[in-house]
Amino acid sequence: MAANVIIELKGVERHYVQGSRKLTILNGVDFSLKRGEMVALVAPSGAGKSTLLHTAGLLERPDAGDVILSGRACGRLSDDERTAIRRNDIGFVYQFHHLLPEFSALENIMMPQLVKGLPKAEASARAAQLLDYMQIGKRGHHRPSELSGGEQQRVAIARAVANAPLVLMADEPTGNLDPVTAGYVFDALSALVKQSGLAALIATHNHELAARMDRRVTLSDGKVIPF
Ligand SMILES: Nc1ncnc2c1ncn2[C@@H]1O[C@H](COP(=O)(O)OP(=O)(O)OP(=O)(O)O)[C@@H](O)[C@H]1O
Repeated sequence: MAANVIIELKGVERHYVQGSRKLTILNGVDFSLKRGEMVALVAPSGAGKSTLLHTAGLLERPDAGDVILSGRACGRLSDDERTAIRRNDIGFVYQFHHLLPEFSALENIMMPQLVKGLPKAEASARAAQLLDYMQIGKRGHHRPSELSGGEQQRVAIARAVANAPLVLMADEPTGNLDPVTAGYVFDALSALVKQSGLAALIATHNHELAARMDRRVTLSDGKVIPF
């Protein structure tokens, strides 16, 4: 594996069967992400962006090929092993924040750390630090419904990176925000990626934000190619 490559997809295929039809969504994807690299995935609706993010993020298994994370082939690992890798090494952010409504921002960010087995005090300190980093340190005790859309998305990003993953998969993370707020959330995300050395694959329809990332790729005939 080339130096600094964190995740690599090799010959990845993904097919869905719909009735008697076989839909080929990923058809031999070769793609990799390096440490600290932020890559925009720009493709039309239905091209397979979510399928790519879910397969790379070990939520779906490839039908052929493999996903190699930090040198470890993950395609044929057991479900339990894949879940453990997801919990520790992969963060997800979606268009809608999916925060737990009955918990505060701080508690939402503590949750994945507690699931991983970290002591409460440590989880709380890290959550507070991430909130500060996302510039919403004063909002820690607010519940999601008491936060603006941009603040909610910052909390969701902080939660996704709470366990210091190697890779972040983001599916339209600013898709639900107005352009100015989207820009601010992107700035915070971008600073976090650079500071932590994460590798991030970010599906977006926002060409302005895509232009600010390190690289842009698209899906064409089930393959990842430069955009
Ligand atoms: N579980 C499934 N079973 C059958 N078909 C599926 C399944 N999941 C996705 N598809 C199909 O695969 C194609 C790609 O879907 P995907 O959600 O990856 O696209 P996308 O590029 O993320 O689209 P969007 O931008 O609209 O979210 C679509 O035609 C979709 O209908």
